[in-house]
Amino acid sequence: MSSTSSTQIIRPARTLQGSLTLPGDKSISHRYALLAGLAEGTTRLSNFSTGADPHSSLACMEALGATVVHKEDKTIEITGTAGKFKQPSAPLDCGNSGSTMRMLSGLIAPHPRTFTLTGDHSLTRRPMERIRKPLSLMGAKIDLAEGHAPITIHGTPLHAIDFDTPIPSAQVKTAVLFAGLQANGTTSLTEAIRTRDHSEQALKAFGATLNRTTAASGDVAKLSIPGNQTLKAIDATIPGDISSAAFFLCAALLFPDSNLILDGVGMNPTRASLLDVITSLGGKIKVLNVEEHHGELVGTLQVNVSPNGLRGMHIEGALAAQIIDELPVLAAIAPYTSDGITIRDARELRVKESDRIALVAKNLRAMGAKLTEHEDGLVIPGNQKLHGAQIDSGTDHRIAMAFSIAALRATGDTEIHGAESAAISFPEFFTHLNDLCQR
Ligand SMILES: O=C(O)C1=C[C@@H](OP(=O)(O)O)[C@@H](O)[C@H](O)C1
Ligand SMILES: C=C(OP(=O)(O)O)C(=O)O
Repeated sequence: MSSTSSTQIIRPARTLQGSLTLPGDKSISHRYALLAGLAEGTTRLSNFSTGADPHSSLACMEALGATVVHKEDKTIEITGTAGKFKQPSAPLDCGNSGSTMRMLSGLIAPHPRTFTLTGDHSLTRRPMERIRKPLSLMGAKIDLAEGHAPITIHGTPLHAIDFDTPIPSAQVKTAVLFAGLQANGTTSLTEAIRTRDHSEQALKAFGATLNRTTAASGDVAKLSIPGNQTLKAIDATIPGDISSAAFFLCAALLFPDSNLILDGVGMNPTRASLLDVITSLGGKIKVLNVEEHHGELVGTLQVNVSPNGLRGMHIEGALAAQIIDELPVLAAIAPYTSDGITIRDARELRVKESDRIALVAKNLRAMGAKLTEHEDGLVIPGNQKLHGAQIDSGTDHRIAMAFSIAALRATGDTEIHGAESAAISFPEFFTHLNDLCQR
């Protein structure tokens, strides 16, 4: 993140009313940017994410020889390299984006060049062995600095593997699929917990062949991708980001008379478990105008809350993995529920842009909440009153936004330090918050 730190003061709100169109989904924007850069022809993308992270992916593709044009109507045109990345003249800067670094590694590993991938203070502390391992099994030559970036990739032809993903990570799955797409032979991959399938949908949209079969014995699915495939450019509109929508959905839950309409929200079933969670907590969601674009469902959400207020719940197992990015905001509103929220099996939160378990615990305590911290989650009792406090976001976008939502029902003002980090995924966040909150 940038070194200029800014503070936002959040005043308590009375209710939340209005409608919003979300900027494009960050996960889908990354994938379209990367695959467009590899493809033949010019890809035209509308509603590309405004977050800094997918722009890191775009900048890396430019450094690899793709042409990126930002049109006046806000569409982005990417003319791909038709499968031939050039030798970049400087290290590929992935900024704050784990998605860029991990998925790009798989995409470039089969190209006969030497690449260095680096990033900011946060990204260079995050675990990268998880992609080095499967890519090395495919024959890739990858050096890490004690498990972290900078990553050096000595590109070389790859061969197919049959890989069981040990951690539920869509980024690791994607690194393997993007490498498999260009390897010799058919690569297969199984994931015990099904993670977001945007890469599978995007690969098919760009013309790749990919199969998913479910074993008769259970729900463990196997993905197979034949190698030596080429991609063709697409025209696409990117659905609104449900992980950004999550902040406003949770804000709407805090006020009995709130009414919020979110247009064009991505509702891919492997990504939208948050909607079930919100319903379990006592939110009422109407889904309208559902359409499908390039395998991605998009719809309008109308949200308000049951007159009985918010219940609590347990989030664990596969569900924790599927809503990993939404857990900080759910934790931040947990004290306002009647029975509290328990989050377990979410150890991955410790290796995101910050240690999100530790920072959620620290900031909830600063606001006066009681809770128990576990290695893999948090137990946050309900029926608690919070007060305004100084919030340490750790320059982690999701922590900054999560505590801006908790602040809406606290007594007194809350100061969010490192608020500029919201721009990593959602630069318009504070403007929308101000417009929708009634005080
Ligand atoms: O594939 C993706 O777009 C992402 C996958 C998740 O990370 P992991 O793959 O590390 O679980 C998520 O936390 C991240 O924000 C985006
Ligand atoms: C973890 C996140 O992103 P990434 O891993 O791409 O940095 C996130 O957006 O919450």
